[in-house]
Amino acid sequence: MHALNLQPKTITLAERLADLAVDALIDEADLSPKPALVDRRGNGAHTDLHLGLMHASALALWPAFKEMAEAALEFGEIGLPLREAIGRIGREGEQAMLATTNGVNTHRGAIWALGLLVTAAALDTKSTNAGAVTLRAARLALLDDRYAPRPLSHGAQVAQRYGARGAREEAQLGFPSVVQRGLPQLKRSRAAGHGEQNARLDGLLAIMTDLADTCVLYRAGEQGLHAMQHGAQAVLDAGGSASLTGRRRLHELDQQLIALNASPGGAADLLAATLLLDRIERDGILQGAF
Ligand SMILES: CC(C)(COP(=O)(O)OP(=O)(O)OC[C@H]1O[C@@H](n2cnc3c(N)ncnc32)[C@H](O[C@H]2O[C@H](COP(=O)(O)OP(=O)(O)OP(=O)(O)O)[C@@H](O)[C@H]2O)[C@@H]1O)[C@@H](O)C(=O)NCCC(=O)NCCS
Ligand SMILES: Nc1ncnc2[nH]cnc12
Repeated sequence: MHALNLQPKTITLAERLADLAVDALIDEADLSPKPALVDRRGNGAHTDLHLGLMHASALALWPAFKEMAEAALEFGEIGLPLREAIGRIGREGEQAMLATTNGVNTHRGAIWALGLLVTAAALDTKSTNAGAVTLRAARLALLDDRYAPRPLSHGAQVAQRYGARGAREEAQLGFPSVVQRGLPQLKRSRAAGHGEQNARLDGLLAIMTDLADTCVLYRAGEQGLHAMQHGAQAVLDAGGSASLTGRRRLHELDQQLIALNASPGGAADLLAATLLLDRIERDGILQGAF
């Protein structure tokens, strides 16, 4: 009898996608310096969040992402049965998150966005470019889950007050903030040789220039949203995170958003979605092994 099993463990498609999703969440949390968000430097505009909690929350979501990908493989097509299955798994994922964080909302928006994307990717691994995956995710998001509770969430409250499009609409439209802003900027900054961390920061800023982030609206109203969008554009106009002037503008944006208590949590989730799609497009195991 051998003490060690030296057989290589084969990883399933669902496990691989869950790994990629959790990696994207951890990379988003670690990326620094992000304006007013939790990162390696500190807690940004938050009193109840810190980096360790973001990591623990990300890891607690692995089973939910895996189960969503498995549901996609089981149902095999976009339809109400799959939509309602991932809705149930998403709600269970939220409970796992809240149990891990002692009730703090770390990743509600991320469960929604990355959950839809993982499901959409698993539905067709031969068609994994960002446009195709987000289109399938949008078709899923447009289906009405009959079992979804409709609480008066922060997003719902600011939708009423400002008519803002929130996380639901972002997904139903095929993640325009990711496909038209975050991902192209990430690739442009990489191609310009700005370095991976700066390219990711630039991707986040590109998302922030146009997003109706319901976290910012809820905490800091239209003044906060205006500060976020214009401040992010100012960094990019100054040459982005890799340039000295861009870094100064980024520091000013951080200070300004913290003073306004305006945390762009929605933009952070969409950066994680950007990083996930980028990985799905390039992942050798995903392309080759299934
Ligand atoms: C469809 C849902 C997304 C629910 O949407 P709704 O808008 O009604 O709900 P919210 O509770 O407000 O959550 C939306 C979260 O999405 C992020 N977000 C914000 N704006 C956007 C945007 N324009 N586009 C995309 N994503 C966006 C954001 O998440 C991050 O912020 C969280 C913290 O925010 P907040 O709730 O304001 O803060 P709290 O800590 O509660 O309070 P304070 O800090 O102010 O004290 C953080 O978690 C980030 O993740 C929004 O919070 C969907 O959730 C849903 O229907 N779920 C049901 C289950 C389901 O069907 N799942 C599907 C499985 S795929
Ligand atoms: N890094 C971060 N800081 C604060 N809220 C977030 N929501 C998702 N990621 C976040």
